[in-house]
Amino acid sequence: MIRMLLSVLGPEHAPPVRRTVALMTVTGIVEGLSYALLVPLLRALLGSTPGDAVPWLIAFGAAFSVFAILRYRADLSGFRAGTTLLRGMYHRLGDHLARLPMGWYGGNRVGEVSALAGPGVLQAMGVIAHLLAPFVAACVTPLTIVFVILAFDWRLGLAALIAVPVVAVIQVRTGRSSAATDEEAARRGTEATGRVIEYLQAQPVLRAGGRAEERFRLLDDSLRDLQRANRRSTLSALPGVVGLTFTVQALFTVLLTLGAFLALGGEIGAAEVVAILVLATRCADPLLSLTDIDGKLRGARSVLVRLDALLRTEPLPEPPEPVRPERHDLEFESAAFTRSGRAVLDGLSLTVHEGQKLALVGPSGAGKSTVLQLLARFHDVDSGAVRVGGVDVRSMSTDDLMSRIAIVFQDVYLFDGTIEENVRLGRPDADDAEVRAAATAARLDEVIERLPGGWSANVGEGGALLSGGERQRVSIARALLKDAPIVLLDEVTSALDPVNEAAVHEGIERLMAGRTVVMVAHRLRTVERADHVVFLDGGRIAEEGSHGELARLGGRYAGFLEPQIA
Ligand SMILES: Nc1ncnc2c1ncn2[C@@H]1O[C@H](COP(=O)(O)OP(=O)(O)OP(=O)(O)O)[C@@H](O)[C@H]1O
Repeated sequence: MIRMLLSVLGPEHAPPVRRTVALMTVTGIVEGLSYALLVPLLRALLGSTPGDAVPWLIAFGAAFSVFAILRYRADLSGFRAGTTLLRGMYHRLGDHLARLPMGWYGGNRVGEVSALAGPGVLQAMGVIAHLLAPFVAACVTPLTIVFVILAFDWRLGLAALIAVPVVAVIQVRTGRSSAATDEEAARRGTEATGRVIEYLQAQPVLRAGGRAEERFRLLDDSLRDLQRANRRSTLSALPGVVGLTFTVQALFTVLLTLGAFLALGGEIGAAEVVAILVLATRCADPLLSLTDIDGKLRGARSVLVRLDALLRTEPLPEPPEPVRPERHDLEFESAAFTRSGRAVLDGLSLTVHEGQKLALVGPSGAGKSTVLQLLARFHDVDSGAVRVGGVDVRSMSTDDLMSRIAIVFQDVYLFDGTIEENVRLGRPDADDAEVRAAATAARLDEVIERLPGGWSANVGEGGALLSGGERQRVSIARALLKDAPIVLLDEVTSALDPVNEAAVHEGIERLMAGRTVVMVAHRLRTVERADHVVFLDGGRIAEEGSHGELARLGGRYAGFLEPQIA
């Protein structure tokens, strides 16, 4: 468990964890040894001169004080190590998620990462802060007590020692038999989180379509599955709980019977038997708590396994010696890219000269957005190459590549903050004048004037307080501020009102000026602005040329845009 924790966190966290475990082990031993003093103490108390018990009482008090101080320090150390690890884990996870290819984000990732990064990390890191001390105490203290009993009487000690492998076997077997059900419970937990997020995010769509109840049923089913999985997980641990309780009871009975037998034979005194039985009861509590701690440890372990798998997901490889291109022409050479076993791009070759505008046109699913994603290296091609200024994007550092590209997506995400903060994301070190100039060029100034609070107006989560067109203007202002030589545009297809549409087009016009542009185009007005048009279908170029040439050709492109041309 500790090894897994350290493999997830990185070896630099090993020293404080080892120190904490060592301190907890010493604390457990001291606790066991302090109980050892009960034997002479009880022997004196129950003997003919109870006054002899005073020095033992003092020694017991002193030993227990040392234990209390050590316990305090061990708990503090565990808590400190836990909070440090928590911070380290968040940093590691954050850094790793930022390096994962954009292509990784999809499917059920939001639910999976939310469950892992929120309660999952807290649960896994709580091992050091809250579970390690009771776990070490539950193992070390009874073991020390067994050796103490062994030192007082080898026969009673031997009887107690037999319980050690029995407890170990029960623990290991329970762990093994619960592994599959724990895993299932964790998987169901992730699914349920995903369903909750989906249900909340999709409320407007569900209500508009009158499907809220139907999707709630899916969420309800998922929560019921989770409940069943948790029940199975609890039931699979039940034989371990019963086995451990039975072992502890049996140990006590054996010690009592054997002690009575030895005392009747006059081999040990009645006081010693009572003292050893008291020691045995001191073993019972920590041993019985093992089942509860074990359940929690297993839960944390399953989170650690999933964190480990996430952290092992390979980011796209960075070149050891990155190359910086001198130009900004773009090229696809026989690029092939597969998704879910299906060819999305099939040997695509095309060139965009520096300062030129390429429009990608084609039916839905043709691979247009994928071309933009491969240029920004959200994924790597399976074969062939994608080049910027003659340099393969895989030979450029991600930071360098991203600094040369400004992207305006169809779906604009704004962070919950002011308009100014959202525009500044384009270039965080820009001065106020530059931010305002970019906003004016994107015709965002009109929006800002209208909003109460102006520049400082809050846009709400995801930009919910702005209209679609206004969000687009913020995104164009961001791209203008970035002032990157390459612009990738995924054209807005949703209907904008005439004022917003004119403003967005004006902003885009300014953004494209003098830059190398690749745009996914759906509208005649946009393709007319392009120097070159590529009509994609099924990941291949079906036709290419200027808008005029393709329109005259009367082929697929002309047919596709015909309603608009008409
Ligand atoms: N995350 C994904 N996993 C698997 N397949 C995907 C994924 N995203 C897209 N695809 C598939 O890749 C193909 C190309 O998608 P792409 O988004 O590039 O098409 P497009 O031409 O931009 O379509 P549209 O105009 O509708 O946006 C589609 O068939 C799509 O189903």
